[in-house]
Amino acid sequence: MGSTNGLTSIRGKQPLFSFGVISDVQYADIPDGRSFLGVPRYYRHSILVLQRAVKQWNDLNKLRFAINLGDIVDGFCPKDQSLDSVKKMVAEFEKFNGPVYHMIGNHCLYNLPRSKLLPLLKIPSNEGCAYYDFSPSPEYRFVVLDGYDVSAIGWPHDHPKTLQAQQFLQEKNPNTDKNSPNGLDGLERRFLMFNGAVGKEQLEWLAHILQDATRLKQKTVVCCHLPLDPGASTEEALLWNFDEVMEVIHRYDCVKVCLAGHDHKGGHSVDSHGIHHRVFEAALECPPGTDAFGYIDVYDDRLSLVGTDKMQSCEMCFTPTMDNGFGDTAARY
Ligand SMILES: Nc1ccn([C@@H]2O[C@H](COP(=O)(O)O)[C@@H](O)[C@H]2O)c(=O)n1
Ligand SMILES: O=P(O)(O)OC[C@H](O)CO
Repeated sequence: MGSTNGLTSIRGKQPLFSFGVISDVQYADIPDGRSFLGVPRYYRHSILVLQRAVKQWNDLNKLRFAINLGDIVDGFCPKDQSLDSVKKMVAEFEKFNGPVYHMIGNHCLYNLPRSKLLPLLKIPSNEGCAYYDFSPSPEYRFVVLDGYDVSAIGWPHDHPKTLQAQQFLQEKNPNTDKNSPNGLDGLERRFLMFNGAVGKEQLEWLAHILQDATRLKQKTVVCCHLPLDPGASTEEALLWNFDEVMEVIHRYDCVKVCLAGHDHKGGHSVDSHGIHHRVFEAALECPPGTDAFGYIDVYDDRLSLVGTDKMQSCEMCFTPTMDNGFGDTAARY
């Protein structure tokens, strides 16, 4: 007799497609260390986490692609090893039997200029910017944002975007060390040099893509190294203009999930429009023998993250859009 249990029938449904996820590998051939706040960081072990991720993804034999949410190498990587280290990590990702979509993080930019990074990571360049979109199935659109479009790191010292970012930080952060949030309150604590913003042209591009996705009835997943919702992240890790980006996203009904890295402990929230925000746990902060990676099964009505070890599994069920009575809900891990 067929099952009448709703849950069983949901579980029995085949995903439209599946993809692998990992974030903040931050590899460097240097001894273990700690974050500014004292969290242990395992720079040499992180490549093993990536290797185990790729093995799992290949063994599953069903993943259509994988996404790296950024920070492939760490800023402490000796600079004469930066190029080789990025190439070494890209080679590990290329052992995956499918395309890998990368995005840049602050640690990538501490190591190499955009002109070198983007070709290595096979990121399509738009005047040096690293935003792009792809559609792995007719039902879905993925948007990858460049959160360091306006940034004090990564562009040449005299580039207009460097100057714009430096002026912005000067206005918003009174500290001499612009990576210090001392004295900043609440959401102001994001105005740090290791973060950045999505610029005007990218915002216009985003609106255009979301309009197109809406026309094509494509559910959309937005990916950015920097988190876009305060419910899923510490204030210090947020995109400078997360509010402007979310204002654009909230104009359309197509975006269902936003994925991010950067805030290493991870988090999950559902915003006032029912959009899920999932920040992934960092591969870098896995003690030897432990892991943080996963894969996502994509359905027409939800994304289901199956995490390994420190990456927590979670169901991201879509809700009816607008006026759904959804209050913000959040869980910081
Ligand atoms: N609460 C904090 C966090 C960071 N900083 C500064 O940022 C630098 C990078 O931090 P990591 O956690 O990635 O090591 C750090 O060296 C500090 O300058 C801070 O001031 N306060
Ligand atoms: O990846 P990092 O070293 O820039 O650290 C980012 C912080 O975790 C953000 O709060």
